[in-house]
Amino acid sequence: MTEANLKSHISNLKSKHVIIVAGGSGTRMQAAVPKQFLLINGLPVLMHTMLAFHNSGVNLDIVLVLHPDFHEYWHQLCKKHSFSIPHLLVAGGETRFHSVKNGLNSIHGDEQTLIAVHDAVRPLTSAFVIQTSYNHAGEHGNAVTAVKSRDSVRRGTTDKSVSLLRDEIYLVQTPQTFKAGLLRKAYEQAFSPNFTDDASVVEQTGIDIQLTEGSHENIKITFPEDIAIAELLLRKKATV
Ligand SMILES: Nc1ccn([C@@H]2O[C@H](COP(=O)(O)OP(=O)(O)OP(=O)(O)O)[C@@H](O)[C@H]2O)c(=O)n1
Ligand SMILES: C[C@](O)(CO)[C@H](O)COP(=O)(O)O
Repeated sequence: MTEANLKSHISNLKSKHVIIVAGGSGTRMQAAVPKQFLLINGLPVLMHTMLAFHNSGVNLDIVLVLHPDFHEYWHQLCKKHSFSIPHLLVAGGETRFHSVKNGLNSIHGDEQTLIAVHDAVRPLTSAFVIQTSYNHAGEHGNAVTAVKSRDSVRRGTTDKSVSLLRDEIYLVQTPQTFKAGLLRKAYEQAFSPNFTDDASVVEQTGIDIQLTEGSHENIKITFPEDIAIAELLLRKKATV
């Protein structure tokens, strides 16, 4: 066994979980139901996301975080779509931070357990991105999926701005995967509005964030046009 294979084998021995956060209300989408329930190619966004993890080749347990008002609706959707991927359903919180925290409290593994956090509204995440995230977190303690900016970037205001070195700009996605010990410690902190993702919570405890390769196709469904884009990308994926 090569050193790389051995490392990967060891990280395979750790128990693995994913917290899929679906507790948001989708205000920017302005749809009749939260965007995680909108259909892409006939199936709710959230089901595509859960299928991506279930079929990723990683043996993992799924925790689904949903606002309590939508638990019954979710059960009905599962029946309607004959959706039977095993998962634990947990109540969502006031913000993404609180939803992740609720999901985290439902996982009882030891400190080495690997926990990925993933947006329910990123249904196009590839098996490669998911596997890379768990493997890297197993070796280095954390792995935050990101892509390099394709556009030039400036910082400032419309009147005064400076160009930034594009090669040093990363756009952050999910999954973001951590050893349970350090994720739990991070989520003991008081909430701050600056916590826009899990990396920003964990880095406050002094941990260096590790970036791993994401994909420009791993989009987050946020605005109405994203549904049409996701449909196209999913069709493309199905034909590859
Ligand atoms: N209280 C919250 C808020 C957000 N999320 C989840 O965090 C992810 C990323 O959030 P975002 O795209 O901002 O979703 P919403 O908060 O639903 O959208 P908006 O900001 O437009 O209202 C989504 O999967 C969302 O469901 C969550 O679990 N609990
Ligand atoms: C977690 C995230 O998807 C990483 O890009 C992002 O920070 C969520 O941001 P939002 O403002 O809640 O959409």
